Amino acid sequence: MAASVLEQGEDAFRKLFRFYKRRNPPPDFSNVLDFSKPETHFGKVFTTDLSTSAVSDNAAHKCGLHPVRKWKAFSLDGYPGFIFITNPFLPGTQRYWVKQCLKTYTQKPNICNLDMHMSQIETENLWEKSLPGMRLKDSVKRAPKTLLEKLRWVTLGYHYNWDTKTYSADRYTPFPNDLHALSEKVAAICGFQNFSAEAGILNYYHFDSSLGIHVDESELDHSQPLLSFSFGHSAIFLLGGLSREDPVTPMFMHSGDIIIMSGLSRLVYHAVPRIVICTNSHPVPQSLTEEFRNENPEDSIVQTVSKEDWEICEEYMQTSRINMTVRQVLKIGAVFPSEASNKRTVKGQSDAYYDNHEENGTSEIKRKKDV
Ligand SMILES: O=C(O)CCC(=O)C(=O)O
Ligand SMILES: [Fe+2]
Repeated sequence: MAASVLEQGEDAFRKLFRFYKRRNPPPDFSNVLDFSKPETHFGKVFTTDLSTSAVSDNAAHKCGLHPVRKWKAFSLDGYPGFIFITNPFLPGTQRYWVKQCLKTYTQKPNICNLDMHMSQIETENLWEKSLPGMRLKDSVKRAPKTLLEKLRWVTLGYHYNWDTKTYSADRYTPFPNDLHALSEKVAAICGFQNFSAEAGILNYYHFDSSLGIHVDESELDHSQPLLSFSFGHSAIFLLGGLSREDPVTPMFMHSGDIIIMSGLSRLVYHAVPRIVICTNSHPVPQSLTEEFRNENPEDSIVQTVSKEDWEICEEYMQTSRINMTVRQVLKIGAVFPSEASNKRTVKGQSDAYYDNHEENGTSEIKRKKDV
């Protein structure tokens, strides 16, 4: 009995995933929640209070964020601990995080999907190696794919081991200070004063990319939230429940939006079945067309992106979305358990394992055991 209920439930999530992934005919998006139009979701979406005093205007500004009192944050009926913040970034500052994801965080010792089948010499400096090819893109549309375009994920801090589904002390490199600072501020504003960013997974999506149904449960401290930052083209994000048969809520994530999964929503199933092309007159989302004027660069974490660097990022972002998820792995002051006890039993479909494969000539990211 239980198994058949589960199967039906699994089918429902999988069906919805396939529905939103479908190309022909394209799906109807009218049931997709849009937090930028919260008034259209009366009874489902509620504004939620943030800790306005947790971060000063000055500290927010240094991280490229609006003063907290100007932020718009929402909760969702049926998902305690889930918070959706619509783009709190100051004009132009999203560009900085995009550039970091493409130019800085791709550098060694960080690990990326290309390291799974290429040597370290081949994958180091992948930004520099991709520059000539990226510069050709405007004139030669069929130019061979650069390493940057083949990038699917990068791990930071405690580097997630996709095979064992664990983090460990021996796979650690210092977490980037700038993203640590941003995450600490966002978590504090959401009521998590002690959050410390220890691991990051950056996902790079193109128009044909998707991310399978999964739960992020490998972190050892589930009392801390999971933060998710989105840049570039929009995504359909599917939010399920603690079990696969729970109802699923589809929502848009636009450039600059932040999701916080905490409390009872920390371990819910979720997926990204589709990237949605922006249909405005710009080749990249409006918020990436804005420039950042940094009046006080010495005192700021977020820096202006040079024109030269942005040209490459802009070319890349015309067809892409980047998502950064930030996690605390260990309880404050705790250490990893011994290896034997660290072997986790993983719930069905919760494995976070990427499979980088070619389909119809286009490279796509998927988690293994995807739909
Ligand atoms: O791209 C997203 O919005 C979700 C990413 C995610 O769920 C993950 O990295 O675990
Ligand atoms: Fe996830």
